[in-house]
Amino acid sequence: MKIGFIGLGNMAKAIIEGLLLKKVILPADIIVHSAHASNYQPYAEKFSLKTAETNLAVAEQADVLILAVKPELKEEVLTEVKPALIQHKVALLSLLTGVTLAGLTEVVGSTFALVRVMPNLNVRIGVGVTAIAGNNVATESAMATTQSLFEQIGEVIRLPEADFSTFVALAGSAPAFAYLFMDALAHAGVKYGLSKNQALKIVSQMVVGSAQLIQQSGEAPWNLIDQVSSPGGTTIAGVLALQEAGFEPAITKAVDATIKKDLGE
Ligand SMILES: NC(=O)C1=CN([C@@H]2O[C@H](COP(=O)(O)OP(=O)(O)OC[C@H]3O[C@@H](n4cnc5c(N)ncnc54)[C@H](OP(=O)(O)O)[C@@H]3O)[C@@H](O)[C@H]2O)C=CC1
Ligand SMILES: O=C(O)[C@@H]1CCC=N1
Repeated sequence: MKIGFIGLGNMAKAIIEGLLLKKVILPADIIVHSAHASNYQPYAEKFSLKTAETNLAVAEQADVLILAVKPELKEEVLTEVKPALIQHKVALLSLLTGVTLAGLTEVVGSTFALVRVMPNLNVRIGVGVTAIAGNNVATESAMATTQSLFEQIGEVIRLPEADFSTFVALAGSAPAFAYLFMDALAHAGVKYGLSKNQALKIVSQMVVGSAQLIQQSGEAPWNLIDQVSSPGGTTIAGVLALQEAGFEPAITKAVDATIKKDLGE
């Protein structure tokens, strides 16, 4: 199976590196093109990928075509690759936030299988979480191909398209929120004399362990919070200070803002 990437930014690179890490695909079966040869050529050389000189040339060679440009380029690149979609059967996967299947259909027409795919950066090391939704032309085979591809680099959830904006906030964009939390915690550790590296190592392992405990125990976070919070102890002092500072409303605001942006409001 040949996978073509249109656009080779942070997300395309994360997917490629995840797939290569998991040895799911041979480098020679990945074809890339982006706006600047000075970006895609050295990257392709580094990972022994194939390059194409145009987006159309990528599409002509691909069995699965991944659109990985900024949403505003939807029209330009889809118009360019449409002849290849007409020419041969390509599964078209779009990573574009805020661009619905209907919005994609407006450009390419309603006869092609389209799958919306919303991954997150953590696919780079095989632990992403990706939502997928297909249009009504997307066969079960196209959905299964997409699902098994992204399952190699994390969890996959088939989600109604109406929930994609929420998913973007909770998974697509949220790694940035998690990194921000971790950096803030580590920064506070620096305030009390730890080196930043030492603090980040402690914090990141704490977050990994906390996430795994939720997943493996099936316990609700509040139940675990109670287990960490000794009566009159350190944790409850910290938890209450976080609440007083508006921790939960701040998170909700971040989600509201992300959804609003995704919906183009
Ligand atoms: N980053 C993330 O965590 C996530 C991103 N997404 C979605 O993925 C898509 C890509 O995001 P991201 O990788 O972060 O974006 P980047 O800005 O990192 O990359 C955009 C890429 O598009 C390329 N490009 C620009 N114009 C063209 C063109 N005309 N033809 C071909 N390629 C072009 C750029 O080329 P060059 O580098 O050569 O200039 C660049 O490689 C977006 O739609 C985003 O919404 C979805 C989920 C998570
Ligand atoms: O910030 C963005 O728009 C993209 C989509 C989700 C994560 N990054």
